[in-house]
Amino acid sequence: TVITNDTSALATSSYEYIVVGGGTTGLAVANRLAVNHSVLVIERGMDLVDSEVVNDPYEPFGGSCLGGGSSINAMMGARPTFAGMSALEALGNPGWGWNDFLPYMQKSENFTPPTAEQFADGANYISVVHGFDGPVGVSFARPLVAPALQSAAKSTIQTVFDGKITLAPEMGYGFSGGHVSSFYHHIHFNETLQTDRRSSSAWSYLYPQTQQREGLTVITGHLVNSVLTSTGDGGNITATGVLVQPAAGGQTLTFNASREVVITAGTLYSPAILQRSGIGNATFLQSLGITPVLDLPGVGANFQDQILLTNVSFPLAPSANTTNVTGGGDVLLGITVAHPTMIDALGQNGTLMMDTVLRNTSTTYTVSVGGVVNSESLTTQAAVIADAYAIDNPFFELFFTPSSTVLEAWAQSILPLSRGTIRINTTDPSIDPVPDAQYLTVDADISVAVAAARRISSIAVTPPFSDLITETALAESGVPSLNATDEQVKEWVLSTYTPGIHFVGSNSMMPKELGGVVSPQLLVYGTTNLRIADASIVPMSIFPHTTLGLYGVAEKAADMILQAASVTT
Ligand SMILES: Cc1cc2nc3c(=O)[nH]c(=O)nc-3n(C[C@H](O)[C@H](O)[C@H](O)COP(=O)(O)OP(=O)(O)OC[C@H]3O[C@@H](n4cnc5c(N)ncnc54)[C@H](O)[C@@H]3O)c2cc1C
Repeated sequence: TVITNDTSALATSSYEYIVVGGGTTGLAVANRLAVNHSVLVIERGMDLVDSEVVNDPYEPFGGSCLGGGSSINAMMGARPTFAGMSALEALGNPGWGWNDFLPYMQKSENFTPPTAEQFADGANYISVVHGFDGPVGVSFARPLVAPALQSAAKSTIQTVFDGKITLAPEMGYGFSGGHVSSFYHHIHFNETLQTDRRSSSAWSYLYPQTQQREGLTVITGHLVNSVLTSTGDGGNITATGVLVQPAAGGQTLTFNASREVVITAGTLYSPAILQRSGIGNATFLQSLGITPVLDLPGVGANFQDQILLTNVSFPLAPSANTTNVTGGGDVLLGITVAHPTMIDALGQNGTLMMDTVLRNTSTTYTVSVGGVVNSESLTTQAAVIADAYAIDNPFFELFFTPSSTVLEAWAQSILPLSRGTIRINTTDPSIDPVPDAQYLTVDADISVAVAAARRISSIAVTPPFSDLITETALAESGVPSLNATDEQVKEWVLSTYTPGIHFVGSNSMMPKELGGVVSPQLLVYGTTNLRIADASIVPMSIFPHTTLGLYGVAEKAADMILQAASVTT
């Protein structure tokens, strides 16, 4: 594998495949294609292979580099659920149900079962759903972080949900609503250093000796401006290459692709590249002086993100100040995770209430916000989301993280219905597109957040969790009290929520008439060889945390691309 930011050193400017973006999904796709083909990856960030800050899972890093999100994220390992994948398939994506998708998640994974010590501290797993030969290391923190806190949180969750939530070995086996368990992460234990390391896409699919590919060239520090296309007789568009410029500025270059261009620049940047290439809402493109090549109004629409209720800090009781509770210096986010279902959270009234709220999501919303291309898109998504909740899809997620003086409780929505847009406002590729997620603009999303907030209040006053924090912790945290009205809880939610940073949907895989951008084969509608294989294709937030599911998307994409190649050769 060649990794360079010096384009003058390259032997050729023509490759069979060009992969746009060397992030989480891009490096995985490129690795698989390069086994038998010449592949060029173009990444705007730098190669930070030796950066201790990137590689150390306990150090936050905010830059952009090879590995993309997987090099900077919190490494919380979660998978979609059976119900979530069923919803994805029901939206019009045959071949994307749980049973079809699981083998691709397994292919990417190298799972390390818990050690005897971790097992004794509460870690567990179900062997048959994991992969053990893939490149991405997934494991529990060694030693398990804050076992006393984990145990207290698990017990309290079961009490707070009246025993309806049960202790599960793990969350990654598909039927995951209604359970609490310890969380694993995208980390691996380094025997030489005797410490955990981040399992980024770069450290999984690019750097290791076993993953070297003769056909693979990776250019760093360069931006893809746009995809070059030609129009065939029937009006179909064929991608022929990409227009590139150094991220630091400089001369524009052209690279040619003889087979396919695969876009993996992420939810924020992939729609921007399409828009600069003349693919998107034609009226919008013309307003920026771009000549439309393909009128696809879904590009940059259906953009969504989960919300987090964070900044919930409960001061630690003096008696609880031990590393078993605080995790010492080594704190990974999400050490215990609970996924209540709608029924767990709201009781039998929940079905009726959420069905009514979800299935009656107002069409005026569509018109006023413009996040979806038509009202049918929103109502169809709401219907499959309601069905997913009715099976056992998690309604929200609760997780806990310790520090030396406080315990933090976090809540995250999972399947939001609010939809927004991402659009460029200039043709200059060095200027970021403008994201507008329209957080909490649909009533159903507020109902989920209010239900989650109420459970955080209950947890704070229920032993054994409450024994670990001070008696006044709930009041000090600012979280609404147990007898707060729905309106008061809603006000708190709206004033304290933060983005979940699990952006998806801006080039959704769904039928074109609903605003879809790619087909179930991940081909951009109206093109013969332009695919998208990153988080932007995920039409609903079916991955509670995105990364492990996205590796499945990348593996499945590579498989489909290689199958298409075998037909044409
Ligand atoms: C702070 C943070 C914490 C997170 N925590 C978690 C977590 O704990 N667990 C979890 O599962 N997920 C987490 N996520 C989400 C997860 O990391 C992302 O959803 C995932 O990495 C997205 O993968 P992707 O391949 O779609 O995009 P990315 O990994 O972002 O890859 C896109 C790549 O394309 C490059 N690029 C963009 N534009 C261009 C261009 N024009 N030309 C060339 N290259 C370009 C980017 O630099 C980037 O490297 C977190 C994200 C963040 C930001």
